[in-house]
Amino acid sequence: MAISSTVGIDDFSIYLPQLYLPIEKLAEKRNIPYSKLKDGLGLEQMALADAREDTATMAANAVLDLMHKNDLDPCTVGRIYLGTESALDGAKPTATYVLEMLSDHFADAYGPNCFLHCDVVDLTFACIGGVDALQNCLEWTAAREDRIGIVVASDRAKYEMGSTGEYTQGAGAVAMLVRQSPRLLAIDPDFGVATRPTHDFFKPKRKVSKQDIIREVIDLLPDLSAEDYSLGELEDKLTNGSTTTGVLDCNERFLTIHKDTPVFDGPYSNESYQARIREALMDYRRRRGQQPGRLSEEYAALAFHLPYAYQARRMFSEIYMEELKAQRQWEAFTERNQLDVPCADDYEDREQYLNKCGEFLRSVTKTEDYRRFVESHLAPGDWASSRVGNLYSGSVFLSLMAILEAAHHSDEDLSGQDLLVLAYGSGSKAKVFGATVQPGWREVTAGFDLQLRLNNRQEIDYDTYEKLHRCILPDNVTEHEQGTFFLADVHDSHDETEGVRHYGYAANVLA
Ligand SMILES: CC(=O)SCCNC(=O)CCNC(=O)[C@H](O)C(C)(C)COP(=O)(O)OP(=O)(O)OC[C@H]1O[C@@H](n2cnc3c(N)ncnc32)[C@H](O)[C@@H]1OP(=O)(O)O
Repeated sequence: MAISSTVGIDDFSIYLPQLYLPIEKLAEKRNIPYSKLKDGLGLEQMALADAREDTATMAANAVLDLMHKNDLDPCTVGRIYLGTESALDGAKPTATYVLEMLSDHFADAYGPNCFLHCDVVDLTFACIGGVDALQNCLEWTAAREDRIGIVVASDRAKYEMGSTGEYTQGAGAVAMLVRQSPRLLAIDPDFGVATRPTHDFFKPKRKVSKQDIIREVIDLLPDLSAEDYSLGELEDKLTNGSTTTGVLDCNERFLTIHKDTPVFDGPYSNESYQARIREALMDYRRRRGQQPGRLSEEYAALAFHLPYAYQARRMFSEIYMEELKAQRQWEAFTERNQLDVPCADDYEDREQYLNKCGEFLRSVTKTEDYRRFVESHLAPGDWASSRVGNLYSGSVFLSLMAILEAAHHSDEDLSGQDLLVLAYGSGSKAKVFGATVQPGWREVTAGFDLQLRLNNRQEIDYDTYEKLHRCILPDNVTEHEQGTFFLADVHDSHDETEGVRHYGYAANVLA
C-alpha cells in the first residue's frame, strides 16, 4: 500500500568517528568466544569517539555534511532538532552547541545571524529521541511547502568495562533533511506507538559513598595512595580521570555523581523491546486498517533500532510466527521444520512453560524459512551496524541508510516500494511507521558513501580503547580530520563558568 504522504526525508548524512576497535580484540581481552559476538550478536567492529569528539561535534559534523551536499542556505533552515541520550548538560540543549559551531562556520558567507531564526531543541527518550524529533518535524513541514527542517540523532553508546553491554558500544550521528516532495523517502504520517514505563535501561544520578570513590580512584590511578584525599581532591581526580563525567553535589559522606554509562538489565530490555515493537506494530496496523499476514509482501525491507546488529533477527520471531498463523501456514511450517509447539497443559509451573516458549521462539529463528526471511528483509538493514555498534538514537536511521545503500550496490530497484521502520527506546516506547522509496532515491543514495566511510577508518588497539573509555587521553588519537569540528576545551571546576565548552574547526585545506 504506497503511502500518500508528501513529506519525508530528502537526504541523509552520517558522521562516523575515525576510530574503531575490532570486536575480536575485545573478545580476546574479556575471554569471550569471538564466535559468540560475531555469529551470535553480529558484532565485528566498534566505532569509538576520539578524545576531542562528543555528541555535539558528531551532530554538527553530520549536519555540516548534509548542508554542503545539498547546498543549503542556513537562513532557510527553520529547525534543527536533536535526538540524543548523551546530552552534554542538564539544562542547556546540546543542539545549541551544534548551532554555535554551524553559525561560526557559515558566518563569513551568510552573516553572524544566519541561524538566528532557527528553532533548536534536544529530544530525549533513550534510543527513540531521534524518531520523536523526526515525527515532530514531519508534522511541522507538512503545514507549509517552504519549510525545511533538519533532524539529527547523535550519541555515544558507552557501557561499563566488563559488562554485557561493553561489546555493543558505538558512536556517531545521522542527520536528515526533512521537507515536502522529498527525493528519498515519503513518510506515512500515521505512526504506531506503544509506551509503558519500565526500568530496563536508564542513567540515574547516583549517590556513591566516599569509600567507593576512593576505590575507583585507586583502581584508576594505582600509583597514588588515596586514603588521605579530601572530597574536593577526590572530585578533581574523578572529573579528570574516570568514567565519571561530572560531580554535581557533595557532602561529608556521599558524592552524587552523573555517570555516562547506564544501569541496565539486558534480558529484560530485550523482552521490553520485543513487546513494545509488537504492540506498536499492532497500533500501526489498526491506524492503517492493515491485517497481519502480508508483511513480507507489503514491505521490501524492515529497518530496526539495532542495539547490536542481530537484534532484529533475534527479536522478530514472535511477529514472524503470528504472520504465518495469519496466512494459515503455521502448521505446515512447524511440520516442515519438525518443531514441537509447547502446550500450556503440559506444564504445571507457569514459569517453566514461559521458558519453554522462549526456547521455542529461538528454535523458530534457526529454521531455513526464517533464515530466508532474514536474508530478504532484515539483513539489508543490519550489515552496517556490525561495523559500527550501537548508535542509540541514530541506530534506526543507520539501518534505513544501510537498506538503501545495499539496494543501490546490488542494482535493485526500490522505487515505489515501502519500507517499515521499527524503533525502540528504553524506558520504554516503540514507534512503527512506513516510508515509500521515491523515484530519485538512487541518485541521493549514491552520495551516502556508507561503506566507503567504514572502510576508511583507523583501527586502534585494546590499550588505546581502554584509555579512551576512561577519558584519560588529553588529545585525539588521530589528527583532527580536515573539514570537521572538534572539542577544544571545557572550563573546569575551578572556573566560575564551569562546564562551558569551546569548539574548533579543522579547516579543509582543499576548500
Ligand atoms: C539499549 C537498547 O536498545 S535495549 C535492547 C537491547 N539491550 C541492550 O542492548 C543492553 C546491553 N546489552 C546486553 O545486555 C547484552 O549484550 C545482550 C542482552 C543484548 C546480549 O546478552 P548476552 O548475554 O551477551 O548474549 P546471549 O547469551 O543472550 O547470547 C547471544 C547469542 O549468542 C549465541 N552464542 C553464544 N555463544 C556462542 C558461540 N560460541 N558461537 C556462536 N554463537 C554463540 C547465543 O546462542 C545467542 O544467540 P541466539 O539466542 O540467537 O541463539
